[in-house]
Amino acid sequence: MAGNSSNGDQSTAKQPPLPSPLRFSKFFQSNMRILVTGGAGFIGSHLVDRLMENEKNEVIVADNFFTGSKDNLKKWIGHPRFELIRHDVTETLMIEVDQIYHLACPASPIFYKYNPVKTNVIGTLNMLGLAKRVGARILLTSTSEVYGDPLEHPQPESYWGNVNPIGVRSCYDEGKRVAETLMFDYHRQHGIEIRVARIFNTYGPRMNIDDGRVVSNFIAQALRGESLTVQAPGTQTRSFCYVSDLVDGLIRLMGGSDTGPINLGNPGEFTMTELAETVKELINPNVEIKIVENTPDDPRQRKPDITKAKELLGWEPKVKLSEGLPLMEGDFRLRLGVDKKE
Ligand SMILES: NC(=O)c1ccc[n+]([C@@H]2O[C@H](COP(=O)([O-])OP(=O)(O)OC[C@H]3O[C@@H](n4cnc5c(N)ncnc54)[C@H](O)[C@@H]3O)[C@@H](O)[C@H]2O)c1
Ligand SMILES: O=C(O)[C@H]1O[C@H](OP(=O)(O)OP(=O)(O)OC[C@H]2O[C@@H](n3ccc(=O)[nH]c3=O)[C@H](O)[C@@H]2O)[C@H](O)[C@@H](O)[C@@H]1O
Repeated sequence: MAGNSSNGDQSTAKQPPLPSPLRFSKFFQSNMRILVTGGAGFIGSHLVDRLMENEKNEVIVADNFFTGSKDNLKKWIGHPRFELIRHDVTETLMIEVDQIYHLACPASPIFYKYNPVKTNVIGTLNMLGLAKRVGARILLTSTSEVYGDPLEHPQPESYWGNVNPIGVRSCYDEGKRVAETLMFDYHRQHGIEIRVARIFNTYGPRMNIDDGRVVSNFIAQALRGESLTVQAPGTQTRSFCYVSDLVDGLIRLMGGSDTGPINLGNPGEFTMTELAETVKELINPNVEIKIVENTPDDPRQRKPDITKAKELLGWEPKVKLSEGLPLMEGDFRLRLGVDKKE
């Protein structure tokens, strides 16, 4: 019998409820109202820029400014289609929206050790509650960290990961894994329209100068004339995606019909020593590269398999590391007040 679990079909027999009727009327009568949590941060503010380009969008940012800043949004403050709310997502939020891009979460290891379990679990639960109440579609920015220290390489979405549940990084990795679980449970039980992106290391202008992540660290160090701190052993790899490519992928995912999870990242893979050498050559050949102590559980390799993103979203990154680094260098020079010598 079709749909009977005895023939191996594991899907629930219950049909999910329809999204709120408000949603359908709003789509046709007025602008699309979009909430971006964490919109004052690095990726969030670039996403807001792109969403604001569409005159049919109204954008509301909810951010507690823990790692983000009003400065990143200053060109939109006062715009009639834009609103900024100081709000911590661990508290409920009662507003009427059609789409939710849920980014709020400190992303750099030096900041996420602060309170990410609560931010990811309670924050995602609150945003799912909001999505359920108003029938909004919700996108979670999950992370390649859900693969932990991966034993499969490159990582496809079907890989379940190799994560230490009690280590110093677990607060972030496991917090995001629970957030993904909540997304899929709300989808199955309540029919919420969900989208899950697994983002791989993204870089670009507006990263906090002292963010602590590797690309911003190396660029700031090279501009300040300091040694580039490669954490041991230096052979560990990452794949770096330029922020405009990533934002394009997020918007495609939200607009498409697939729930994900979908990997969004640039498959170009580099060791940290290679990255340091590239930054040194580009910005300041006089600086030294020094090996420093690493933190526990640092993944040894990471590279996205983006077959799904290519097939389902027609997406692949365009900006190579050699093109993206100079764009970030220009932004960091301006903010640090370091001119380029001719
Ligand atoms: N940049 C990357 O390489 C990367 C990779 C994988 C996943 N992600 C995810 O993308 C999202 C954005 O990352 P980012 O690099 O822009 O980081 P970011 O730190 O620049 O931005 C995070 C934003 O969330 C806000 N925030 C943090 N906790 C909050 C809370 N409790 N309530 C409301 N706002 C809160 C911060 O103030 C900040 O504006 C995060 O969810 C992160 O986990 C980023
Ligand atoms: O892309 C992801 O999914 C995740 O990547 C990051 O985690 P990580 O890859 O460890 O990011 P970095 O802190 O930038 O470190 C990358 C590598 O550079 C090394 N590193 C870092 C900083 C530094 O100064 N020197 C250095 O060699 C680290 O040891 C690590 O091997 C962050 O946890 C999240 O922003 C994000 O969710």
